[in-house]
Amino acid sequence: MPLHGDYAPSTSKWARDQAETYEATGGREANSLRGRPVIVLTTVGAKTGKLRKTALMRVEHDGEYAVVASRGGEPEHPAWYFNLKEQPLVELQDRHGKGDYLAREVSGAEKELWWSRATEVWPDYDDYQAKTDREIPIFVLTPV
Ligand SMILES: C[C@H](OP(=O)(O)OC[C@@H](O)[C@@H](O)[C@@H](O)Cn1c2nc(=O)[nH]c(=O)c-2cc2ccc(O)cc21)C(=O)N[C@@H](CCC(=O)N[C@@H](CCC(=O)O)C(=O)O)C(=O)O
Repeated sequence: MPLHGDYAPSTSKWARDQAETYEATGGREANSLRGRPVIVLTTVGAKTGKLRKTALMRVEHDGEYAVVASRGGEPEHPAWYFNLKEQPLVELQDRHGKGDYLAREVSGAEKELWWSRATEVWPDYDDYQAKTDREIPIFVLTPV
């Protein structure tokens, strides 16, 4: 069931432009970063209730996706992390496909497995984690 609410653009122009172009072109444009695939995640704002659209690296395995709340290794979680904690029902667009998913934060061996999948797509995640004391969270998204 699609999410309802008014869209509120990200305050990051880079990410806003990528997410909006991706969605507007059905994933034909703005679908990669340095040649690696990108998805667009739609979450419900934990404070505003607005729909937030966030470009993230595409980490997929057997129909499930992982999203990595790295924010480049900044000390604070990205805002979308708090959105997922508040409302785990999300929409994910992968190229022209869009679906509803339930997000859950993973830990332990399951997190290690998905971390290895994520760093295969985007090795920089290891650099981000090395740069901060914050443990970078991973959510696994399962189709609903
Ligand atoms: C810039 C900021 O966005 P953010 O949610 O903190 O996310 C920061 C980044 O993660 C985000 O810009 C990502 O798109 C950056 N990014 C990646 N970021 C990642 O963390 N991981 C990735 O794998 C990743 C890949 C990626 C690929 C392409 C690209 O263009 C960007 C990529 C933002 O938009 N802030 C808003 C608030 C957004 C929000 O969701 N607010 C909530 C409240 C949230 C709360 O409770 O604090 C609400 O509306 O209620 C604002 O300042 O008004």
